[in-house]
Amino acid sequence: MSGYDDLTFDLLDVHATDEDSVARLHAYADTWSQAFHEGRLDEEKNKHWIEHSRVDDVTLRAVLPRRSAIGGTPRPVATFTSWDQQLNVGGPDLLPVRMITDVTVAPTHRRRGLLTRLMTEDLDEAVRAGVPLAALTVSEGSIYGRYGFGPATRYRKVHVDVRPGRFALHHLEDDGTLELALPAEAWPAMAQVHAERLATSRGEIARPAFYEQFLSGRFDWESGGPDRKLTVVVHLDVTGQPDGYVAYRTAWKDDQARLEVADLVATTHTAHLRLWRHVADVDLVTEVRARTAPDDLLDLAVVDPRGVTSVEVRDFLWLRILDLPRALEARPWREDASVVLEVDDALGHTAGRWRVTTEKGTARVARTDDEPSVRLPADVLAALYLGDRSVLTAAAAGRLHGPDVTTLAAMADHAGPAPYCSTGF
Ligand SMILES: CC(=O)SCCNC(=O)CCNC(=O)[C@H](O)C(C)(C)COP(=O)(O)OP(=O)(O)OC[C@H]1O[C@@H](n2cnc3c(N)ncnc32)[C@H](O)[C@@H]1OP(=O)(O)O
Repeated sequence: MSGYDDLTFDLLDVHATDEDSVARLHAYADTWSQAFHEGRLDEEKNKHWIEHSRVDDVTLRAVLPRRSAIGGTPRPVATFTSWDQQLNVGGPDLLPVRMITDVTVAPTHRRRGLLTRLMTEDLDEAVRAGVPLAALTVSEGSIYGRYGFGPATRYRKVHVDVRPGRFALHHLEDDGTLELALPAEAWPAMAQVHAERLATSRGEIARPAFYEQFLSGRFDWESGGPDRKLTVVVHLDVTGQPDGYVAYRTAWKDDQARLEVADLVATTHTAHLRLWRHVADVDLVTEVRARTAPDDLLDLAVVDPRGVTSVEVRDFLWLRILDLPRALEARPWREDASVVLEVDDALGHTAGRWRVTTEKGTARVARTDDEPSVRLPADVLAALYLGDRSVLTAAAAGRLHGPDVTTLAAMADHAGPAPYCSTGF
């Protein structure tokens, strides 16, 4: 057998409601869920997966065997889900981004190039649709660099000691108030706060529809039913407008109550710290666990920095640049200068030479035949894009070369706030 004669490459219609199509959607979901070692989905999970996938209007790329000796509903041997959303790249305008998830190939069909084919097709389609960036989060760090993706934001996991007398902030003056609310009733306020944060914070990405299911407490993927443990506290500014919230769960562990932050989003520093103080003050809780930005202001706000233990720092949002001029012109820049980048891009989208000229914080980018002054691969370009990593560090690591490395660093490094993405998908 050669090539893919035994397979068909299909697009499933997520909006189809006839019995046969819904059975195919269930089989698709089973394939990715089993690949992530979570078994087949039950009715409730299937229902909620289809519901949020329809809201996002996802594209479902399925690879199916042409023949089956066993019969029944055709079961995909590979899945690849994508849809388009918006990303804050640090400039005044959000950019469209192709979101990619549930990338799986069955163990019976691995290493035959199915991932490469599905990725190539989807990114080509994103380019045709005028989408300048693609994003994903990874199960393994070794898979996506070859397709031009680089880790562009990181998160940190912290364990915070909040035993009596252990947690204190240096300074917090707040005229706002906190309101405890039912998750379902707080959901509109949470969505509003996140939308404001998306508009102002580099690295934030618009939220997929499943966030409504999860933050409203309507459906908890872990327990497979309504979430009765989720607590939501909204911070209101002096005018009564929501400007932050925290969603959390508490549980007993070895005779001590632990609080796990599911989501903490704020649009002001005051709201951010007030919400932190709230979770630290919850009675009987001795430890708070949360994901934060690597440089969360909490570190400098607490009286005892050793009370905040970082237990993990990890890559989070991986990006891939598809339209280089549009992407680079949308991000902030620091010093005025000009360089010629030569990008090595196996998929071709950003390959070649580009003159990048910066002036007063913005860039003009055009193709050129001039000699390159900085050479770099597409995955490094993506890793540098939001400013999480510096040009000089990439050069020191041997990932970028050329006589104008220092000039590019002066143009690109520290050109905006550190990026952070609070949204998983
Ligand atoms: C965005 C997300 O959804 S992240 C989740 C990714 N999915 C998973 O982790 C689920 C379990 N794994 C799988 O389903 C599959 O192994 C996949 C999707 C990772 C790979 O699918 P395959 O069809 O086997 O990949 P494909 O044959 O196209 O391989 C392409 C290249 O990637 C390499 N590759 C594939 N998987 C891996 C891996 N896990 N680690 C390192 N390299 C890998 C292959 O060796 C090949 O390299 P080459 O081009 O140098 O020859």
